[in-house]
Amino acid sequence: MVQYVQETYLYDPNVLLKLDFHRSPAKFQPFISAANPGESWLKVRPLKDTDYDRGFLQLLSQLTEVGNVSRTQFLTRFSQMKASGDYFVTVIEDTRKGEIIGAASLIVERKFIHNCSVRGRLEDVVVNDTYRGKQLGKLIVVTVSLLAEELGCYKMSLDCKDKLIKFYETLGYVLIPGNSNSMTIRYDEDPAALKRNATSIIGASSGDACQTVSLEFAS
Ligand SMILES: CC(=O)SCCNC(=O)CCNC(=O)[C@H](O)C(C)(C)COP(=O)(O)OP(=O)(O)OC[C@H]1O[C@@H](n2cnc3c(N)ncnc32)[C@H](O)[C@@H]1OP(=O)(O)O
Repeated sequence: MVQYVQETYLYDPNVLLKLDFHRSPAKFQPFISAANPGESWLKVRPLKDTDYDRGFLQLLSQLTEVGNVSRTQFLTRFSQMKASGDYFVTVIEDTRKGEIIGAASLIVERKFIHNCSVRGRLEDVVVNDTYRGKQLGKLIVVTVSLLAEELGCYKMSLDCKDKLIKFYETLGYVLIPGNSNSMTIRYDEDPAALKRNATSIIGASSGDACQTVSLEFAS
């Protein structure tokens, strides 16, 4: 482990302590929250610049391909996200091991519509496979969802595979009739694949079909 003189949070960690988990429709048994995640060795906090050495990227590789990201690349991206002020990458650390075991990102998108309002997008949700089934997925998603509301977002949405719709529905997200299609065009594949993929994948019979679910906040 590299020794750091000072660690930097991506955003102010104090904002997580005031989130009211009773506002979420999620059922926690036993009740847990970002401030009190149920075990003294669990910590819910913003990403830190030192998390390169706590297995953050290895955790993300359980979600999708990460690639060979160097420390410099990680720190550059961290600085860009922090400077923008719109990225709220949030993690769960097992402090016994100094390891990141859960993560979710809230990205705040600035709009002209709705009186120059902001909306949230939930991305890159993952829990380490040896820690799944212990409410940590719910904990990290509810944390960033409440954070979106706290930051003034008028809604939050996400794209997910069909099999996860039920999971997100228990956390308050809904499929909006006639308006929940997820469409994609990829630029990282060969041209033939690009043509095939530039289409809605709703209705595909594969379990990889993707839909958009949204969480509306009362104004
Ligand atoms: C917007 C996005 O990023 S979508 C991508 C989501 N991430 C992934 O698919 C990565 C791989 N999967 C994971 O990391 C995890 O399985 C997660 C994050 C989906 C869930 O994490 P967990 O810690 O296991 O969730 P948690 O213990 O809080 O489970 C909550 C509930 O969802 C259910 N659930 C969890 N994972 C799944 C799943 N893959 N499919 C269906 N149901 C699920 C659980 O059974 C549980 O139900 P219960 O409350 O009735 O018992």
